[in-house]
Amino acid sequence: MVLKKYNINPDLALERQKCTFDIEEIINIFDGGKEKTSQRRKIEDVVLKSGLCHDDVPEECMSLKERYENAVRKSCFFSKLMKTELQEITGIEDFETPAIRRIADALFKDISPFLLHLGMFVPTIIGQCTSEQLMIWLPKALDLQIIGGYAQTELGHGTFIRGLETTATYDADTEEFVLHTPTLTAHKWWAGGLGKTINHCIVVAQLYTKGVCYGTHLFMVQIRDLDTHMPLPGIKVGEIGPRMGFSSADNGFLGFNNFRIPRNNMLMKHAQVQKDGTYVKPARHGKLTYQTMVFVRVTLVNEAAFNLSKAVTIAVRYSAVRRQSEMRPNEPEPQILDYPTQQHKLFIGIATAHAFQLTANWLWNTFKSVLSDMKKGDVGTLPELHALSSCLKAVCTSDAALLIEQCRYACGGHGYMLSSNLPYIYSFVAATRTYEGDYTILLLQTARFLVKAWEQAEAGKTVTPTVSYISRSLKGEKNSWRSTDEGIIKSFQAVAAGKIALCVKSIRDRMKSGLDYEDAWLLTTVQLVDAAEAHCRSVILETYCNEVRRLTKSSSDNVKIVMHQLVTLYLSYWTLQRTGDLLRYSSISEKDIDFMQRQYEELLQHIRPNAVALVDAFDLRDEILHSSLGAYDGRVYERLMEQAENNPMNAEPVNQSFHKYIKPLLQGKL
Ligand SMILES: CC(C)(COP(=O)(O)OP(=O)(O)OC[C@H]1O[C@@H](n2cnc3c(N)ncnc32)[C@H](O)[C@@H]1OP(=O)(O)O)[C@@H](O)C(=O)NCCC(=O)NCCSC(=O)CCCCCCCCCCCCCCC(=O)O
Ligand SMILES: Cc1cc2nc3c(=O)[nH]c(=O)nc-3n(C[C@H](O)[C@H](O)[C@H](O)COP(=O)(O)OP(=O)(O)OC[C@H]3O[C@@H](n4cnc5c(N)ncnc54)[C@H](O)[C@@H]3O)c2cc1C
Repeated sequence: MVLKKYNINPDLALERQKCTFDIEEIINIFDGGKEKTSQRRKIEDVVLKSGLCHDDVPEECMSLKERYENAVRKSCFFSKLMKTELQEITGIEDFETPAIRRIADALFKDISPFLLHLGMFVPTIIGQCTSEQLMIWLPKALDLQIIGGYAQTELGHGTFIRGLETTATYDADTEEFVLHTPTLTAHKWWAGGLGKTINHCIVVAQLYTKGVCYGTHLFMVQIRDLDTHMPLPGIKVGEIGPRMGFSSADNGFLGFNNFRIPRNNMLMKHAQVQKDGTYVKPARHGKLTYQTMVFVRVTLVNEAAFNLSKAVTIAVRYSAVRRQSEMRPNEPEPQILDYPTQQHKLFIGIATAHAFQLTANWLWNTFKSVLSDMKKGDVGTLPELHALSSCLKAVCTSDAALLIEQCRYACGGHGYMLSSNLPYIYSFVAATRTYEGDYTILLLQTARFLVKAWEQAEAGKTVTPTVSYISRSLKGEKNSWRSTDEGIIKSFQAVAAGKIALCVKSIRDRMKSGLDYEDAWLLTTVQLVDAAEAHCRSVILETYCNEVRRLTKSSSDNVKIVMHQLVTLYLSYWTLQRTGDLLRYSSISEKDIDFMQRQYEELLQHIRPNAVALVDAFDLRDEILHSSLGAYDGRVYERLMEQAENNPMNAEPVNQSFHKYIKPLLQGKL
């Protein structure tokens, strides 16, 4: 749709006059510097001027098939733009994925069918191929001569990778692997782009050679003819059917009937099958084939932050424009943003988007540093990265989904309109809580690491920095509550340590009473999930505080003030959310809780004048927001009427169903 130009809504104009800080300074902080902001804006300009974002009919009014076809059209032209004009026009050679990722949302309200190509196919090639394999597939993939996806999950198994049933049996006579789907539940299920779009995919299958099963490995498989796009003989492939979101992502199913691929199509960076069928196991770590999942979990923290920032921008701008009810008799109706309960719903969304974005950047740097250790042959830092990326993916996607839904509540009935974009944002983020490792499963992975860290610390060994609080707790360090940033973080660490201690005790007690370790663990899993979540909270709180302190060192005083107000709001909010835990594991008193409650309510008042400016500082263009409620000009009612008028249902004054059914019914002739 072409966005109509309106004058700024007067309420929103007044809000912007109240701003106490330089918005551009905050934008630069989140982009990673002035230079990066300017690069991102150049990329956005190119894409927005390309005309690619235009739809004749709103996406939500198209049929599923039309939506998919439209998304393929846009994905193709967008890919071409990325390969050619973007590089030429902007002069940027090294594309920063976040900037490309952001602008991709201007093209799709829903999801690109190519998402998995850059999201998982290319990263798997980079992380799992030998250098010879890399030279064959990477240039083709980057040049889009082949388009790929990632088919791991099956109809019967997603979480339990070791339970996957697809087999890849090596035939030394022909030097080929035979891929086979032995049962109904062995069909690959869910892979994005698989249904109709991609011609290649990474397939995860149980490797058999010389009659022995060596567990799951990755294979490069061509599934469609490059010219006709017909499925190759021995391949059964299709779309899995309508879902809550991801409507244009053609998630697919895939089955193999003794389908043969060359030996060299096993991705052999870590494990190999030699020509004679001899298996060479990975030299360093058994889970290196899971690396792409770790990469995606890391990027999903960024996705959580980005999508939350979109939702809260929409809801805050809407709340500044919307007037409802009365605070006192005979006074004009206030902006709903003036209600403290509305501020309570929304300001935590702004603070959380900051917290997650800075945590995502920190996690990305941690990921890069672990990759560089691994290149040197050191896999010692991988378990901590796995534990961190697991819990952060789980908690950030889950919190973001809840807060996005809260943004929809904050917009009342209009938030329920697809044109608000809030339902789309929610359905995308809701899926991120499940895919790439379900919430509970990933927290249990972190819990494994925490219990091990506890045992190591108990044995007097040094533990990694993110769990060093365990050693302090074991030394008997008592928590004394202080309502400072550092004091609150220490208390959250005391909560995490207390919960881990209880888990360890429960497991040991259960074993003393005769259970084996597996059963003792299983019966403790409710507590283990809780302990991992508490650990994750302490990591986010600490990272957010540290990063704001570091990044605002040379900022103006007013930016320091407002960024720190949000940090304090975040700390106070979580203190009040977790009073039960803090009363149990820290020395917080009722008086301290009263103080935190008052501080929280005062902060809502302090942040109020800057609320619109703070969401403006996410620098999200209208074309990326796609929202009748959240546009920069605040012309909510005009846009709602516009989208109603553009609704194809209104193209004819009388719908044909009147003549077919209603009229006969009215006349008693049906
Ligand atoms: C971890 C599991 C739950 C269990 O696995 P196992 O049973 O094999 O392991 P164990 O429990 O026995 O553990 C053994 C041991 O290994 C450790 N471990 C486990 N995993 C890892 C790991 N990843 N790394 C390191 N170590 C690991 C574990 O801790 C144990 O250690 P100890 O013995 O020491 O305790 C596992 O089965 C699992 O992970 N399950 C989850 C399955 C999953 O995640 N599936 C994902 C399928 S793919 C998918 O869902 C894709 C979704 C869509 C993705 C979209 C991408 C979006 C990206 C956006 C940005 C892209 C930009 C694109 C731009 C544009 O175009 O727009
Ligand atoms: C939109 C979308 C896109 C996707 N894209 C892809 C893709 O491109 N490629 C791909 O391979 N996959 C993809 N997936 C699949 C996704 O990765 C899986 O759905 C996900 O990993 C969860 O696995 P599952 O569906 O088997 O859930 P299940 O494991 O069956 O989970 C169901 C419930 O059981 C619980 N549960 C399971 N095991 C345990 C346990 N051991 N302990 C305690 N509780 C347990 C879970 O917590 C959950 O509540 C996609 C999924 C979605 C929704």
